[in-house]
Amino acid sequence: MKVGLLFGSFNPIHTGHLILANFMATHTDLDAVWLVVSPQSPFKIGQEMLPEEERLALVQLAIRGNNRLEALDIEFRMPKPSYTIDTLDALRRRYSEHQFVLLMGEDNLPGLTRWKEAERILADYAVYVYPRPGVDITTVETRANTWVVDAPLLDISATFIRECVQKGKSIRYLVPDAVEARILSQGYWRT
Ligand SMILES: Nc1ncnc2c1ncn2[C@@H]1O[C@H](COP(=O)(O)OP(=O)(O)OP(=O)(O)O)[C@@H](O)[C@H]1O
Ligand SMILES: O=C(O)c1ccc[n+]([C@@H]2O[C@H](COP(=O)([O-])O)[C@@H](O)[C@H]2O)c1
Repeated sequence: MKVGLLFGSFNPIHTGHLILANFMATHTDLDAVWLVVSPQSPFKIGQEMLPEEERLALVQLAIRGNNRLEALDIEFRMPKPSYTIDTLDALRRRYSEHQFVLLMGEDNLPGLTRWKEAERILADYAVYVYPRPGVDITTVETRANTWVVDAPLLDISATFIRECVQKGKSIRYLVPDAVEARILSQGYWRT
């Protein structure tokens, strides 16, 4: 299988992630997309987050019934912060029968040089880059193993979802119904 990997904090997962993941899993040569929940992004240290188990539960609710998408908790049992190259290597060792592709927003490419072993990520793994609003595609360096996929996107973020909930504003359709129901019933970001 050729598997796309979408790494994220997913605090919480939203329709933007889901549109992208499902498009990649169904409109490209990928057979599946795995959503890897990162307990601790190296770039979000000190930021308050829902417990990783709860972020994973929300991802599982969101993708229920979609057999091309899967939620992964592999980073829960790895050292923190969660370095993507270490997870890529662990996945490759564990699933040697699969071919892995990293999915990445264009907005993340300039910052990639600050990632652990960025050069090796690009040398050892294919990357499918999708455009993000406000980023000029011509400024993005395209490399041998990097492919731009013109996926339809929704311009929302987890930050926006949390802000809406904090202000008592609706998040209907911005997250799946089951995710909305759980966020509201648990009272997340309300106080
Ligand atoms: N609307 C979106 N469409 C496509 N990709 C997205 C969207 N929002 C986030 N992503 C990408 O999904 C991955 C995981 O995102 P992450 O969990 O950090 O969510 P986020 O919405 O960017 O969170 P936050 O607002 O809390 O920073 C990142 O690579 C991010 O660039
Ligand atoms: O490997 C790294 O050095 C690295 C640096 C920054 C971010 N990442 C990963 O990228 C994903 C999205 O991170 P963020 O900060 O945009 O939520 C998440 O899975 C992080 O672990 C990874």
